[in-house]
Amino acid sequence: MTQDEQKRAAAEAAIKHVPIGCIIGVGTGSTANYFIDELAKIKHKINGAVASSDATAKRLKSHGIEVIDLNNVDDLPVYVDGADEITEHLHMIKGGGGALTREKIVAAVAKKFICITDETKLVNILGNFPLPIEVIPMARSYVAREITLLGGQPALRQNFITDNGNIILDVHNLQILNPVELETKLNQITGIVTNGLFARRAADILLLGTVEGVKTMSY
Ligand SMILES: O=C(CO)[C@H](O)[C@H](O)COP(=O)(O)O
Repeated sequence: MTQDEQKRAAAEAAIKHVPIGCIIGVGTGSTANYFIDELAKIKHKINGAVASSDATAKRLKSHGIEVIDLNNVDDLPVYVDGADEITEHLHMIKGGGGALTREKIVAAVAKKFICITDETKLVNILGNFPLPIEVIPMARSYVAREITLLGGQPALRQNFITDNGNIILDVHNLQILNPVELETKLNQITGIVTNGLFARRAADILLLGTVEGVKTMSY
């Protein structure tokens, strides 16, 4: 299977994890878009979706799926989303599409995070993919200096403003041996809104599209 076929297969496999009658959390990116396309086929069996970005909300609406405000939801059984990198411990780097803040919020609320990816995203150590960090614009230079002290090389994502009106620094040259520790350190830096390490709240299940088919991993 091609990378795209692997993404689609993983998205199709995720449908089995959607409880009947639930409100479902939906991520952002090309793999999440395949999931939305599959979700549309069973939209009569769900009671709407919480979107992790404006782009996802638009795609859900285009399929006639009701988009629900997270503030009106006190039970979110499942969140389905992709990743830029994921390890066997289901720790992730996310934010390649710039939606990391709302993704992390919806993931925090959801009881179960189901990650859907192709096999190129499975890595031994996180960090080959530059770590996205959402930053309040006035804090850009200060945060960049602090990240440099941690050994990273931050680069401003050009011509990109998040749904929340902030900027993104993509941090290169990090070898992330302890994702939970680094995520906690980054959370302490004033001016950082969200970092793209999803380790304190990792995925619960990985549906991995591979050339042999979809593998299910949990940790
Ligand atoms: O975190 C994300 C967006 O902020 C995406 O889930 C991540 O970038 C993976 O995207 P794709 O499914 O297109 O590979």
